[in-house]
Amino acid sequence: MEGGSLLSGLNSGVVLSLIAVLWTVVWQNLQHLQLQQFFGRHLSRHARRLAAMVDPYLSVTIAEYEGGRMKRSDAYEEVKAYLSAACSRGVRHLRAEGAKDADKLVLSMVDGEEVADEFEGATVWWWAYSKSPPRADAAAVWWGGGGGAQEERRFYRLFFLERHRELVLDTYLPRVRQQGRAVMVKNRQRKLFTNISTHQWSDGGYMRSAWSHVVFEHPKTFDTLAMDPAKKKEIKDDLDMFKNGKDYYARVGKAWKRGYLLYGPPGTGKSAMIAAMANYLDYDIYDIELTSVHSNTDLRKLFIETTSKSIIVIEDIDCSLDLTGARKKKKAAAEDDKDKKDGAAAAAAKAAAGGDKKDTSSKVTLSGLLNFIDGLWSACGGERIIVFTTNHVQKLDPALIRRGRMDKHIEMSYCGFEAFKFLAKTYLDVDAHALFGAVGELLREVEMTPADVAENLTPKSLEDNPDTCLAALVKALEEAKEKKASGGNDPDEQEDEEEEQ
Ligand SMILES: Nc1ncnc2c1ncn2[C@@H]1O[C@H](COP(=O)(O)OP(=O)(O)OP(=O)(O)O)[C@@H](O)[C@H]1O
Ligand SMILES: [Mg+2]
Repeated sequence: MEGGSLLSGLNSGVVLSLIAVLWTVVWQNLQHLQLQQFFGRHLSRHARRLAAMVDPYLSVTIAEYEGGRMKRSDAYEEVKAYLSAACSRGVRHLRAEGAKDADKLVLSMVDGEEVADEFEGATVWWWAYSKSPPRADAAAVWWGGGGGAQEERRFYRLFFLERHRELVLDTYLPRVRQQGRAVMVKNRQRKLFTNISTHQWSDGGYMRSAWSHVVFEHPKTFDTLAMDPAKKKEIKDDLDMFKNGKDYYARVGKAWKRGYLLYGPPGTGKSAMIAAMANYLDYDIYDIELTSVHSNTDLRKLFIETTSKSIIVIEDIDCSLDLTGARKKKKAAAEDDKDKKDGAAAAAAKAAAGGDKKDTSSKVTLSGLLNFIDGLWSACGGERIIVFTTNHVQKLDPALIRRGRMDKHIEMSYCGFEAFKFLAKTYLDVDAHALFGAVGELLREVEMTPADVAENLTPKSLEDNPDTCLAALVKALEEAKEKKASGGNDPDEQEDEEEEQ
């Protein structure tokens, strides 16, 4: 048989296989010779594609979003974090984000880049890419609607040789996730989120997010929060139990979440307590401004986009939600097209809850809020604390604050002597002083918030010292006492009276 006919008789697949095998050998040697840096990047991709035609390579794809587009995939984030170290060496086009350490950056690949990784003698390749969703799909992608932006779908694809199948699937990938999580913890900047929807630049494309955030840097800790030491310890113990309670919650079949109700007059440290809790637990904060949530459906969507290890806060719950089901009139003004759609959902939810108020706008109802707290959705992800604050606990519907929903009720009260001593130590660094006795007496007679006490103890000029600050506090307390004796109205009570009229 002649050479030509011999060649033509060969199966083209065999030829390709030979090329692929040859290339693999050459490629792995090139790597050792460090020549990859010069021309390996592009050649490797083409070679792998060529080789893929006869399938000596396998691939695993990890998508950024799981479950439709509702939840960001943990695996994707972990791979991204894991690759950040490898990226800085082998990738040409990188993206950088701020890290916990102010001088450092966290690097990741932009779409289209790829990087090689070595594991127990095997070489694998990671490729970052994105795809636009099909048109019809795109329309449905972002609940929240509007914007019309077609968000791209992002992926990492891992290529490896078939003979490394077990090694990669059973050992390498779990290790990637584990190390990725460790990198994430190391680089994690805590965030304070608020429900203003934004388009954010993420991984080479604009993504719509229901939340915007800033880095959370509040300095308040339990060490600087004045309150009864026994009460403080009880709260810290409760938080510890929660944080370490994964197995317990699984065993008793409860969603891993806990509700806190903080109540008390203005300036008694409710917001400060939330910051201290977040710092203590090392959690993010999601601060929901309920008056700008259009409907129950939107509330649920906000919840789904929260991550675990977070505190979800609704401040002044009594002002945000009329517990009969209708929102405060002043908040019911602006509506848009989307609201109409969501309003229908809210109306349905209200009807289901037996609401009989006129449907004035899209709204969050009490039943919507209850579902948000303890519905099925609240179980997704776990490890979340929900905190409500209020100045008027008596106005809240018992259904909202019953145990199981708001598991722990914490009263934040006026400054007592113990709290005062704590503040004096924190602000003035004094443990004892001749004026302590007078302050103690006065605090028994007049109610002053820790915020006011703290303000009086704050030095206002360079001449101020513990003597002047404590004297200022005594003066302020005496004035308050005189005012009380002359029948001065408590602004809080006055407000209540006005509302009742
Ligand atoms: N118990 C406290 N210990 C230390 N600082 C306090 C305490 N209570 C209040 N403060 C200080 O007073 C200021 C106001 O407190 P904060 O905003 O937490 O009050 P609040 O109870 O949330 O009030 P509001 O009901 O008006 O929201 C903060 O700067 C806070 O640091
Ligand atoms: Mg507050």
